[in-house]
Amino acid sequence: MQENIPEPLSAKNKSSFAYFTIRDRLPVILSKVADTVYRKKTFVKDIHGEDATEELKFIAGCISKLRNELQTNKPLVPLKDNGPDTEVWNLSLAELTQREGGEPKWFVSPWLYVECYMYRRIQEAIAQCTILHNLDPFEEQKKKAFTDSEEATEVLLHYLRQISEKAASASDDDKEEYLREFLQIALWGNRCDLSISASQENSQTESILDQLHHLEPNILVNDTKQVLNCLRSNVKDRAIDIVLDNAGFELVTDLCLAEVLLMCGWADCIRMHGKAMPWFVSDVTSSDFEWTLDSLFKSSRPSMAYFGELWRQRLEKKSWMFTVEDFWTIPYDFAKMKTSSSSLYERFKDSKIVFFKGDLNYRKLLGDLDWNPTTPFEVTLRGFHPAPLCALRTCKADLIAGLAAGQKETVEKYDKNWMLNGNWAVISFCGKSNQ
Ligand SMILES: O=P(O)(O)OC[C@@]1(O)O[C@H](CO)[C@@H](O)[C@@H]1O
Ligand SMILES: [Mn+2]
Repeated sequence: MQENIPEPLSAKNKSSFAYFTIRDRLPVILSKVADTVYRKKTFVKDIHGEDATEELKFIAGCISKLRNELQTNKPLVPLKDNGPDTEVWNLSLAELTQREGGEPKWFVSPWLYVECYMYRRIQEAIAQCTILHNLDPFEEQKKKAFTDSEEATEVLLHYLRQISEKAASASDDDKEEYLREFLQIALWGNRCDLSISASQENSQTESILDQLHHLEPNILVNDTKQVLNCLRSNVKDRAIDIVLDNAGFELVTDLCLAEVLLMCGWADCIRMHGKAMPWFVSDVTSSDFEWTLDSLFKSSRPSMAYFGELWRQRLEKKSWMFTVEDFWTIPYDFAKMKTSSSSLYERFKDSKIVFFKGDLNYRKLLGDLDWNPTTPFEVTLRGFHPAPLCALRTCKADLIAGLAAGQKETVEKYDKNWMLNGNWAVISFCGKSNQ
């Protein structure tokens, strides 16, 4: 058992981002959910009738009750729905109650737990409806994040199309350059997340290609070389996994990375993983994934339509796969996957490399613990290592690992908000798996 494991981030520390998030940001997100639900009243009544209007009132009532519980630091209570994950959620709450020697509370318990619990409670309200049980309160925001980024998307896909026409005859150096570029494009695509902006608009409006060069110095840990060596190794298994994060422009950048990995011959199959329910405002669900590909396919913009068609074929031919697993929306961090979702852990064992996108996945890799920033990335994984893995994360929470001595002090002189504003990032790799 690893010794000196740090404390979990929590709102107990009033100078933490956890405290600011739970006190200020999460209530704003909940208000926006209530407002979205309320605005659907007329539409829902016309389409689904009076019963559905009653369900909207029920959901709105649950959200305002949840907001009050959060703001008055009430105990977290067991879930009342009967979802496939309800049992494991209520088990985790009982475990937390035992560990803490009392009822878990919003401003006391681990930040990771209470923030995930809030999104699961939103789902609890919706799941109890019969007509509106598939409602996604973040749907409009995610779709707008995509449509507002269409210019940037067409520029990016036009570029991808140009290099894909050269890929067959590309040299190893060219391929290395393509990977370097598209790793960074997917990395910075992570700045477009609606949770950090507390649901305020957050789309990509300029060409990300123009920004790459000047953003490169802001990559605090850059393990691209190790990622390339891993991709070049001719391991027998040829699947690569991407654990997705946000819908909208970030998803487009992830699809581009998946295309580059395939066209450069580094994999035969790219397996992408999404969320089983609406999550952290902008995370990708099955309907988001399908809607995005459909929107590309139907676009009047040539490169978007081209890749919409090509990527549909990749899914039909199974050289691309998209699945959702409950594990990504239960409260356990990744060190617990081996025990709480052994089948998923086993599936990752045949992966050449697993890419984890975004800040929440990074927090779960590190257990959302208050590590010393110079702690080696591998140490923070605490045994989670089914395959070589790479985190592509823009910094939006106050934890980090793998920095050089003095690096934190240097960055914070330059930008006091460097851990939270998404302007700094890491490409963190951990090699050889510990099967
Ligand atoms: O995982 P993502 O989309 O990159 O970011 C998730 C996030 O917006 O939510 C949490 C704060 O509410 C932080 O982990 C981060 O700021
Ligand atoms: Mn997200």
